[in-house]
Amino acid sequence: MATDSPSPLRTSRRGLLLGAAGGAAAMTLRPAGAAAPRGGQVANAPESDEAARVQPFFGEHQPGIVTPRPAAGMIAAFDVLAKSPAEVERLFRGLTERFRFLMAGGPVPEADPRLPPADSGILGPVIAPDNLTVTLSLGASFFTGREWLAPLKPATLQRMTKFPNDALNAELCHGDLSIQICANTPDATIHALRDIIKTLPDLLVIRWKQEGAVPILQRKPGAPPESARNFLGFRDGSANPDSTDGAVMERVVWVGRDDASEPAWATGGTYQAVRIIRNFVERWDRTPLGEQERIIGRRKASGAPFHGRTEADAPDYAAEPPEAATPLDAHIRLANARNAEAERHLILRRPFNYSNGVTKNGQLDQGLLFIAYQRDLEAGFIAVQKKLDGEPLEEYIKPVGGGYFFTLPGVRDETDFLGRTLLDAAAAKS
Ligand SMILES: C=CC1=C(C)c2cc3[nH]c(cc4nc(cc5[nH]c(cc1n2)c(C)c5CCC(=O)O)C(CCC(=O)O)=C4C)c(C)c3C=C
Ligand SMILES: [Fe+2]
Repeated sequence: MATDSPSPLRTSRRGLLLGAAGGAAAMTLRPAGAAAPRGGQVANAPESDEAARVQPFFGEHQPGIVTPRPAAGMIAAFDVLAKSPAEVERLFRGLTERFRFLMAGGPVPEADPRLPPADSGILGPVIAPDNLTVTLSLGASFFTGREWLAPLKPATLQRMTKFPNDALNAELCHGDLSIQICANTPDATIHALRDIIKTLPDLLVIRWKQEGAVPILQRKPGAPPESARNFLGFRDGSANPDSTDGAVMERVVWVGRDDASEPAWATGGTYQAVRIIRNFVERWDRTPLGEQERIIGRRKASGAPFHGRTEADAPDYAAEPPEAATPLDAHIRLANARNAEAERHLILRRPFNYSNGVTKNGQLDQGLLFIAYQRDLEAGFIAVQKKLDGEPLEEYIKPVGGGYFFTLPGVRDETDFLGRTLLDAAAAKS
């Protein structure tokens, strides 16, 4: 136990320790009975009022999809050991309880010191919510690996297959279940992941994870919104559908009640496409600016389309003079040709930049943790990726991992839990 008046020995040792950081004066040994030092030289932690920010947990949809992207994001994919309906229900209820607690924050219950602590402790004894969202999605194997769930698989959910430019690392692909964790700080996302892993070790085994970040912008008062830059130095997110527009999200993101092709239990859910896409940044940094801009189809500094002024301007390919037009194979033009057909393939992108260290060949291992949400996986991500196959950007990028998942509908209230509609539908069928 710590006491208010430390023994001379302890005072001396503390003085010696402080000496390492605090200079020669602190090295002097204090005689017994002399006044104790007034306190250590604490290195201040970075401070932010944002740590208190709470995102709502209950709702028709899960959080973390139309929620504005915070600075830190992670996808963790798991294999699920739960097989029977009772075990799957325990898994879903257990995850719901942890997600709800972690997002709300609060004091960690005190544990008997003879037992492992209730919490990793990395956020201290009172967990700050820190804008945390935790989002649960299921892979195709979750359904096909359980006979009683197979008939209830969402219509376009499938195992991710290789696209021509992919070099998929099996250790970074697929999973029965994905958990997207986003917060203001990586500490909060790692804390949540460790909590989840600790809570359900007999039902969940982690398969892979990828962390990422979004640069924080210093917004000038009254200035228009700007999107963050990716590791190619371009603004990423300029032409995303408006996630604050409920009608647009109904059309682009959420499985609706009217969706005859989908099982009724999936209403309010969405498809999640995850891709870990390495960027060859050294090669990109040696590429002329004009070529970079032609490959993407936007100006690098402003993010504006070729014949626009700001990044908020929509490209108008029909109005461009042919001699200075956006190349037909520019990334943005292939991804969205801005015609009626392209309207059917809209997706909501929510990516994070990742930086994993250095490869064996002495190159930076950086890239994009690409995450997209859509109400139909085939009409959304898969159709857009097929249009991008063979694009000039491929010389600079290499998809190495990821997977497809179905994000469950939201938790309505305290009596509800994640996956409840799926389990009700399964029980009704049996
Ligand atoms: C299959 C979907 C997409 C993948 C994979 C993808 C990878 C990827 N994108 C960039 C950089 C940018 N993408 C931009 C726009 C954009 N990208 C997609 C789709 C995928 N991108 C879409 C649908 C769009 C919007 C097109 C439009 O509506 O005009 C942009 C421009 C800014 C913006 O609109 O966000 C950039 C820059 C990288 C580096 C990358 C893989 C590493
Ligand atoms: Fe893109």
